[in-house]
Amino acid sequence: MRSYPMFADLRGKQCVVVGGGRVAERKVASLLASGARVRVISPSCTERLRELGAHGEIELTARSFEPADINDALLVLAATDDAATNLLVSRSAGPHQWVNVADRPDLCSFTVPAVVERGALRIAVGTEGRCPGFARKMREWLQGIIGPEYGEHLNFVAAWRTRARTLMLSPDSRRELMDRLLDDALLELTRRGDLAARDREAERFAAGLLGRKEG
Ligand SMILES: C[C@@]1(CC(=O)O)C2=NC(=C\c3[nH]c(c(CCC(=O)O)c3CC(=O)O)Cc3[nH]c(c(CC(=O)O)c3CCC(=O)O)/C=C3\N/C(=C\2)[C@@H](CCC(=O)O)[C@]3(C)CC(=O)O)/[C@H]1CCC(=O)O
Ligand SMILES: NC(=O)c1ccc[n+]([C@@H]2O[C@H](COP(=O)([O-])OP(=O)(O)OC[C@H]3O[C@@H](n4cnc5c(N)ncnc54)[C@H](O)[C@@H]3O)[C@@H](O)[C@H]2O)c1
Repeated sequence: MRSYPMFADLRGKQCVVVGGGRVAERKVASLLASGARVRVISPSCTERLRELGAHGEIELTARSFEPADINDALLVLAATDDAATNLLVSRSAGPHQWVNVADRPDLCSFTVPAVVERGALRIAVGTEGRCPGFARKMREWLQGIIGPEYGEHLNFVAAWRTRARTLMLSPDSRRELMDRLLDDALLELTRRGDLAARDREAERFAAGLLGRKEG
């Protein structure tokens, strides 16, 4: 197996999490953050999941799993502490549903990576289920070296990317501009919070490219 890495748009998509413990809570939190519709099936659940249910942020069904619970689901996540239930959940899923089983990587058609988020920047780490603790270790290491400036700098470069299109720069000039904006020197200005100097430098460089186009 060689997994296919992808970032999915789950807004409005029905997801079902079976189980209401610590692992289920973690998965529910990331599904909600992605805008998914979440149903939780579990006879008992954590305080946090109860709160989410009470506020209508998730649909909470307080009983044991039944196969019909996942009929309308795109993603199905089994996170109970009962191996037989987790197996039943995975067997109940059809060929067009994506399944994650917290204690059986071999039954997963998708696994959940460890993630570092800096604004819109996402760094996801997976080990194809071989060692989740290793994924966590990598996440912690990345968190130490990828500071908040990366999210900020992404916003800055992305805004310039849009603007470069309206400036009618040639593809070569656009690439040059991107290389310059992505250079460590500008990232360092973002990190230091010297946004005025950074923006001036970007304007100056873009003006140079435009001048070259005209001349
Ligand atoms: C990334 C992360 C996302 C998340 O779950 O949110 C995640 N596990 C995390 C942490 C973690 N999980 C476990 C430990 C304890 C140490 C250890 O056992 O190593 C730790 C470390 C900790 O908690 O610090 C135990 C564990 N996990 C799985 C098994 C079953 C097995 O391996 O057989 C067992 C044994 C259970 C038992 O005791 O029986 C299986 C899976 N866990 C996965 C993802 C998928 C594979 C991802 C990959 O490696 O590619 C997969 C296949 C299914 C799934 O998607 O859930 C999250 C990182 C959160 C973070 O960022 O810190
Ligand atoms: N993938 C991961 O990241 C990871 C990490 C640690 C542990 N695990 C494994 O995940 C599983 C869950 O761990 P946890 O710490 O959240 O356990 P937990 O004991 O905190 O929670 C288990 C939950 O499963 C529910 N449950 C039990 N039988 C059920 C049924 N028939 N239908 C619906 N819900 C049912 C219980 O009500 C409870 O809410 C365990 O098998 C554990 O080994 C996975």
